[in-house]
Amino acid sequence: MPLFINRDQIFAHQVHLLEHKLRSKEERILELETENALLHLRLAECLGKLRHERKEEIYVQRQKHLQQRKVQKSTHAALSKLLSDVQMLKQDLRDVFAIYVGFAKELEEQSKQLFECVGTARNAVQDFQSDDLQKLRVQVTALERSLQEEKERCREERVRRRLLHNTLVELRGNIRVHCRVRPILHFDHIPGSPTTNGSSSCEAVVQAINDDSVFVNCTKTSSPVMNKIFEFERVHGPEDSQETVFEEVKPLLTSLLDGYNVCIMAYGQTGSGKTHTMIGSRSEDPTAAVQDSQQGIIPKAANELFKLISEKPADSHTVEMSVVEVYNNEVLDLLARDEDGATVGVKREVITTSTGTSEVPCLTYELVRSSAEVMQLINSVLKLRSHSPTLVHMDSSRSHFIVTLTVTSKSPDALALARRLQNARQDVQRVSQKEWWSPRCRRAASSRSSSPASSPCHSPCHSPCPSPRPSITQPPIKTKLQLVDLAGSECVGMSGVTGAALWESSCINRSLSALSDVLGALAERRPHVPYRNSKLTHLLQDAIGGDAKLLIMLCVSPTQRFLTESLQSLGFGARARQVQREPPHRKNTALKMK
Ligand SMILES: Nc1ncnc2c1ncn2[C@@H]1O[C@H](COP(=O)(O)OP(=O)(O)OP(=O)(O)O)[C@@H](O)[C@H]1O
Repeated sequence: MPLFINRDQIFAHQVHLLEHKLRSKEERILELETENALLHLRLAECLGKLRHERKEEIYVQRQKHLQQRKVQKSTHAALSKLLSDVQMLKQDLRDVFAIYVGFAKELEEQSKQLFECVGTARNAVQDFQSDDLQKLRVQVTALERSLQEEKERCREERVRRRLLHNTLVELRGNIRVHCRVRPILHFDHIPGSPTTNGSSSCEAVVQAINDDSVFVNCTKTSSPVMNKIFEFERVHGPEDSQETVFEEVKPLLTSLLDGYNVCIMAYGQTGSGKTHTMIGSRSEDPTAAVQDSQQGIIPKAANELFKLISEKPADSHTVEMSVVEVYNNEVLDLLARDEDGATVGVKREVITTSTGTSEVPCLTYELVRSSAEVMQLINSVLKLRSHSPTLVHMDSSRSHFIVTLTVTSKSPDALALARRLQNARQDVQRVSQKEWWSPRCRRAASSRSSSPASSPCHSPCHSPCPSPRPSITQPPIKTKLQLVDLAGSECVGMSGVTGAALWESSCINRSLSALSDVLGALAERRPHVPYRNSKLTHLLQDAIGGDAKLLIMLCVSPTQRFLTESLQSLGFGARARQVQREPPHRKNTALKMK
């Protein structure tokens, strides 16, 4: 190892050390500078953030301030408007009060004048000579009496005119059409119902203007039809009772016993009052019986029929009854009974016989002896009739209901015949005991015995003569009274029916348009009448196109809501009146001779 230290080396070493130190110092300076720069940066960030927060705070404060100013402004405006309104109201009140005061003054003035007039009139009456007053009273009474007489004459004239018209209708073989406009009822008022051109949907637009005309106000609808007047044989208004309606139908029952077939058929839209008119209306309780005053044509007709029969000789007439329903274009026998004796609807067919009339084979007939029995049977089968609620009518009948009363009268008159036979037997007995006829009687008897057509003895002798024994017994005469409560036509959109009820509605509407087609064909005297297009028309063929006296009772709802359907029904009635068939003829002309 060398003994001396190389100074250069030491210097170099020191330089090296110093350089090293310097480098580390420089590095440290660099580090510190970086740190410093970072700190500057952070400082700048913090300053920026602080500045931003301050700005936001200032902004929010300014917004608040602006809002407060806005609220202040609007409150001020509202306040000033309120003040001006109050001023205006005060002015209005002052005006109204002024008008009121003026009006009161005017009234006072007028009442003063009236008092003066009354006073003058009283003075004038007092001044009037009492005999003049008497004369005037006599004149007034005479005028009233003559007015009453005129009214009575007018009424009689109308009745005579109607009778003449009915005879003419009969001679021409026309179908009679009566129309009944029902009252507006609670279900016509629909809360919040739409109005048409300002008129409420429950406003009355169909009105009976006299006893043979219906007026329809069509001006408020969008339809092109204008006001219309329809004429029928008889028109009933909402005020007409069940009794009044029946009074006009009653003569047909006399015709029935005179040997004519009769059919009374109620036609109209759903809810128009067909069942009410034909059967009657129950009270709220569905199990309760129909009150007498509310009974319809069927019970009243049965009553009248048995009353008329009771005036005939005992046992001369028998009445059989059948009830059918045409439901979904099928004929159901409602009097058919099951093994337990309960009535069940059994399907039947309608056929056309070789004579061209329609018939229902195997139909059940029940012998009835009084109107009570008729109604008992009807009430028992009415439960079988299809009903369902719709938006228009809560208890809508879904089928056509036909009651037929077949009256068999022993012709010419069973009792008279029997009595004559009995007399004849007694006479023969008497003659065989002691022959004390007068010579004229003997001559008459011998001439009668020689002539085949025996005639009654008109000899003026007072001794009993043997009556002739009738050689030919005439067959009994059958006449039919058909009472039909048709199902109502309906607009499906209004009744809101779906599913099975929709199918029922479509069947009802189709059968009613088939009925309309049949009447159209008859009115136009077409060679082919499409009776077979529907079971309803096939079943009623004899009544519609045959020799029966047919009365159609049109039922109409009065309100604007049902205007389209009402016009359709009235049009149907007008078309029916144009039908001219063969005049109805009696089943036995001998009845006429009686
Ligand atoms: N003239 C009238 N007076 C009082 N109420 C009536 C009159 N006509 C009908 N009504 C009432 O109006 C409602 C509907 O009548 P109804 O059942 O006879 O109608 P409808 O024509 O047979 O209907 P649908 O064809 O739907 O069976 C019933 O509550 C009935 O009592």
